[in-house]
Amino acid sequence: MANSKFEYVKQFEQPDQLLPNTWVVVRIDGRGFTKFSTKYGFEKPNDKRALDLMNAAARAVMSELPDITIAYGVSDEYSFVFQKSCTLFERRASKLVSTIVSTFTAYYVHLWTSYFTDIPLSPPLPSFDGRAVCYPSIQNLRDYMSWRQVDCHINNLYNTTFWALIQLGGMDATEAEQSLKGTFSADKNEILFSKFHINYNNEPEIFKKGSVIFRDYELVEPGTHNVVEEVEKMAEPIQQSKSQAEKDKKKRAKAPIVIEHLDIIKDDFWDRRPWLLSNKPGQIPKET
Ligand SMILES: Nc1nc2c(ncn2[C@@H]2O[C@H](COP(=O)(O)OP(=O)(O)OP(=O)(O)O)[C@@H](O)[C@H]2O)c(=O)[nH]1
Ligand SMILES: [Mg+2]
Ligand SMILES: [Mg+2]
Repeated sequence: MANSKFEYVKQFEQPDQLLPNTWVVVRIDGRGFTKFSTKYGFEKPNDKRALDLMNAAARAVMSELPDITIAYGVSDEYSFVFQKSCTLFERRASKLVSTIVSTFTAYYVHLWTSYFTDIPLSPPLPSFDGRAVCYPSIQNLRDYMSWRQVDCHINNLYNTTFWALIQLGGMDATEAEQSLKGTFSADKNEILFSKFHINYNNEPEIFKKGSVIFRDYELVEPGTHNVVEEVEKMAEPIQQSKSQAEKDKKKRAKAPIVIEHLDIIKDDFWDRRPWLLSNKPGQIPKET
């Protein structure tokens, strides 16, 4: 068919392919959730229903996009990690980000009533922004994940102490803020324990560590570097045939998706699940 005279406008489209052979992280974040959480009466500092809903929406995203290897969520944000060899949408940033954002938002709204049974959603409806960043090394990717989990810890310790001072200590927000000014982690732990008999270590893991979602295979004993057969089958060489890629994709799609609240800063989590980072079977990648 002949091109129309309007076809030239396609030339205005900008390429936005992400760097090949890098881990692509798409992070989404709730828009104006300070206001949104007040409107729906989220419990302070953490609302388990809200976190479970975020996790359910993220799990749905992962099951629809088998190229995502792991996701980490805290508060109103979620980071989705695409495997290094991912070629989905030719790695076009706008397609990857918009697909994640819209799929996540659609599920967040769809699943809302399962978690907030007594408060129906009304406009303005929840929305999320998103961005994509490429990380070229395992160290960079792990540092990114660690950054988010450290953020979770710092914010949660602050918020837990802040709200204890208000809810249990009778302070107003200004007084609570004032008494936390210049304090270190140890001071906040001490305030919680001495004033309110709260041992921060006993707070729920989901609040302290956030949530990590991944495809589950058999765990590998730390230090053995002995990857189970299932992992060997799904692990990919850098260059692989299309049919093999399809097979691996199907395998990933079938693997159970689990939600945990684990330490993802230390080596142990990654050492025991080499398939999360490895393209090569039978070895845990180590590089800088
Ligand atoms: N009470 C309560 N609030 C929450 C919870 N999770 C998230 N929030 C709120 O969501 C906010 C998320 O922070 P941000 O993403 O930095 O701020 P935002 O208001 O969403 O603003 P933008 O992201 O810039 O649009 C927190 O500051 C809280 O006010 C929760 O479990 N309980
Ligand atoms: Mg936000
Ligand atoms: Mg946020």
